[in-house]
Amino acid sequence: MASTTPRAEMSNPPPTQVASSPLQDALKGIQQAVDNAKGHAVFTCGGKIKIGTADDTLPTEDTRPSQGGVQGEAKVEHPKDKEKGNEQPIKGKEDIFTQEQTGGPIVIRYDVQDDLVTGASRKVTLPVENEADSLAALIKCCSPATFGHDGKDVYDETYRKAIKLDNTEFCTTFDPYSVGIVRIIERMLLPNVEGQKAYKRTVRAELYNLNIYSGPSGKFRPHVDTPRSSLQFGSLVVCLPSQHEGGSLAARHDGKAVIYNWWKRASNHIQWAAFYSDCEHEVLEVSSGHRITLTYNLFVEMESVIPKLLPCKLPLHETVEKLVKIKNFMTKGGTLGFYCTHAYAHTSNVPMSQWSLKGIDMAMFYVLHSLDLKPLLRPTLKENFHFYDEFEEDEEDEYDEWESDGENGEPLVPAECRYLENAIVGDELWPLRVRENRGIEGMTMDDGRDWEEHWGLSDRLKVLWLNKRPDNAQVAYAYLAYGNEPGLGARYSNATIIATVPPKRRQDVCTQ
Ligand SMILES: O=C(O)CCC(=O)C(=O)O
Ligand SMILES: [Fe+2]
Repeated sequence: MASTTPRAEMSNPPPTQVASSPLQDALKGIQQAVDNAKGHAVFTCGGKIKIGTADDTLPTEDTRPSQGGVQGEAKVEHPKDKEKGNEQPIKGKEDIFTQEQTGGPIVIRYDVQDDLVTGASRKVTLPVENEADSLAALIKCCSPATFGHDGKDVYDETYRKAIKLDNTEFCTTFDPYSVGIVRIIERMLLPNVEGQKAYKRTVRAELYNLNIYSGPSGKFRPHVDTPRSSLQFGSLVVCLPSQHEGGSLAARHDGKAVIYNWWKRASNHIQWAAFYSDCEHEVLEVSSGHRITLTYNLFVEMESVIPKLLPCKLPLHETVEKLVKIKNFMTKGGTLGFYCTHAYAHTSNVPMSQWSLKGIDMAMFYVLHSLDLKPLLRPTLKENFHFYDEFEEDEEDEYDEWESDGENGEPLVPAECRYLENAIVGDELWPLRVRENRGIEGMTMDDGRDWEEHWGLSDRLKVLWLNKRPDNAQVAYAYLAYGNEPGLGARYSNATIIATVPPKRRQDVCTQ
């Protein structure tokens, strides 16, 4: 007779009821998190730079820069597509970075091999004007591209069909640093960690080769690059502007692939991709044209982090704060001015920026900023003539307080203060202005309003200058002047920092 014994049931509990230990749970959680993270992990990033003027690439719906978005020409392939032998990439999710900007043509100078004269070089500018001639000459100077196999350099066209120049045989005006590529790689592939105080990881890109994959049948089958040192973490491939078809670059990692279809924009774009060293990659067959790439080895470097400058800790901060905190100082508000002590090309076509300020000028800018006095960079004309008497008479009252409201009745700003002026401060930084028919030599200011209009000035300011005008003014306004003889007249301006003291005094808070 069959009987069931509760004891027997107890000795064989169903597997689902096995109690897992906290250690096992924790490890399982970690494994799950790693698996999830893999799905999102970035292993490659890329971008493109249009050859042309900035106006050519005003942002449009499809060309705006985006972080973490796949934009058309680079697509993510999912593992199942590869398993099915389906090489057609499908539009995937956000794991690459695209960059959109403009740049000029690229010049390459290379050694001429078959010349009797040693040291001769030729140059080619990409995109090429006359493809047949200029590329033929370059191609003639390249040698077959080998690859490393079993510790040897081998040439095998079934595996790699390309020609190349070593980095000792050419130089180029293309610089991955100045166009921001290295910075993007740093952020995408070597991000720094919050709390990493003393050092940060930076990227060094070392030019390796110039490669030409030509149609038909130029290719490089799947391979992994050989790291040149333990600090190499990846490779950068830059596709120079040259018309071709096919030759997509596929970068693969952990069952995922990103395909860069550069040929679509090859005629007028520089396009690039970077990937980690352990990523398998492949150049698919080029069907026509010449696919010209520069390859770079990417190394990690540790850079010591220099502590940030704190404006409120600068001795200058204390002195300026002391001024603005004086009782009755500019209670109705006012303007402070500082003449930049270094020379700047502040009247050139490219406006100077606060980021280019040097030494004490930079310190003063940030001290004024930290005191919430809204510093701005402005040109201030150097006065040749005493022209503002009328102005002073009219508006003197407004400034009485500066001169008479000090402690114990003595002037707050002493009468002998030489730096109080009716300053001709430009509304913004602008390039040198030239006027063709201008007034009488020696009398340029009597109809001052007129030329002020031409220089672009809207108003004169009562400025309390914090320092003396240095001798570093630059030509700001040029005009034909008529005196005894016609001549060229010029007015000079200084780069100045103009700050606004608000009407009500505020708590001087140091926020840093
Ligand atoms: O030119 C390319 O797109 C890649 C070349 C490459 O993989 C290499 O030179 O190792
Ligand atoms: Fe490679």
